[in-house]
Amino acid sequence: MSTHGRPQQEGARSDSPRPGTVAAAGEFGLIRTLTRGRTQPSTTLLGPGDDAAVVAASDGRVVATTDVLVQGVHFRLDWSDPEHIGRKAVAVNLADLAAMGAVPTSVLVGIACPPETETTMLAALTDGMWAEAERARAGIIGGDVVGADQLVLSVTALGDLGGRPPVTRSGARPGDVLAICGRLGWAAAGLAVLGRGFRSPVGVVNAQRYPEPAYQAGPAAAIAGATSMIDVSDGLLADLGHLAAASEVGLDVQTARLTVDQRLVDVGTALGADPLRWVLTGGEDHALAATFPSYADLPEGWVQIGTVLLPDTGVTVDGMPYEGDSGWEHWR
Ligand SMILES: Nc1ncnc2c1ncn2[C@@H]1O[C@H](COP(=O)(O)OP(=O)(O)OP(=O)(O)O)[C@@H](O)[C@H]1O
Ligand SMILES: Cc1ncc(C[n+]2csc(CCOP(=O)(O)O)c2C)c(N)n1
Ligand SMILES: [Mg+2]
Ligand SMILES: [Mg+2]
Ligand SMILES: [Mg+2]
Repeated sequence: MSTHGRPQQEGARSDSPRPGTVAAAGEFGLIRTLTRGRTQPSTTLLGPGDDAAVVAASDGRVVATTDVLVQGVHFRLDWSDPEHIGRKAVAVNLADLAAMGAVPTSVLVGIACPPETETTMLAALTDGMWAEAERARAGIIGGDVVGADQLVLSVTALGDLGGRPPVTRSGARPGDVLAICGRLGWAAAGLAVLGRGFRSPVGVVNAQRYPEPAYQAGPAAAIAGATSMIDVSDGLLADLGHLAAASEVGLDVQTARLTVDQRLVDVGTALGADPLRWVLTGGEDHALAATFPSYADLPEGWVQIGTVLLPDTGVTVDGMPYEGDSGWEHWR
């Protein structure tokens, strides 16, 4: 029987990290260290731990989220046009709003860059940011520009819940249906192609350059009664792991329900890679994953990929634990 095993992540360190460093803590251990033991003001309706926070103002609520993108880590200037990078930086944030069931309203953009950076490059990048924001009927309302050794983009997005409660990571219940909306594995396939020096097939390469999240699918899922939701940034299994932990449930993914597009199969064959591994553990497509009560009708574009199980079984694939990395983790 297959264990869906995967080799060690490319570039992964074989030596163990020095104790006390972020590499030793791990990305999520670090976040725990930085967030625990803090008392939030009463205006914080939902604090750290989800795709976005919810804050109260005396005349309403705002959903807020932020993500940082670093040259060489999240994008390369020789792999992407500036417009692509701008689109990606905004899209990854708007996907977090959608994963709460919110509609984007506004974007704030921090840009750090070296002195030799071409102004025209940043103008083109900003065109991409505006194009992506406008796709979601949002605008760029402010930001900051500072000097740095490499290009760093810090984007904050604000959204509107339309009077509904946020859809958190913690509401999945045993018996719910696990579903996704959007593509999986495409950006990872594109990363493999670009990493080997190729620029085609353009479908997967463009998927790595910028995601095209179905923003309206988040609010639609909320209206349809979604019990929990997350966007897939690090990898399906990794992000479902956050949802399972927050909800204290098991999640079983049935691979027969997953689409492995023929284009991914072809790229996998050409590169000697397993396309199912891209689908299960590749990040950056920003599909939405959500759970729905079994009696709910799934909104348009959503497809069942598994089921929610009784507590504490973690994430399984066809009923078995997954061997190998479940997705991207910084410093691993
Ligand atoms: N330095 C920090 N201080 C407070 N909260 C943080 C910090 N870094 C991350 N968080 C919070 O930790 C949670 C998990 O962050 P994470 O970045 O994994 O989520 P995400 O943005 O949905 O995923 P991704 O960054 O992969 O797109 C979020 O609620 C985030 O706001
Ligand atoms: C040059 C280059 N090298 C590697 C990758 C792959 N990558 C980087 S960050 C990430 C997960 C999401 O990031 P975050 O968790 O910060 O949102 C992935 C899959 C890339 N896109 N570009
Ligand atoms: Mg997210
Ligand atoms: Mg983040
Ligand atoms: Mg991440």
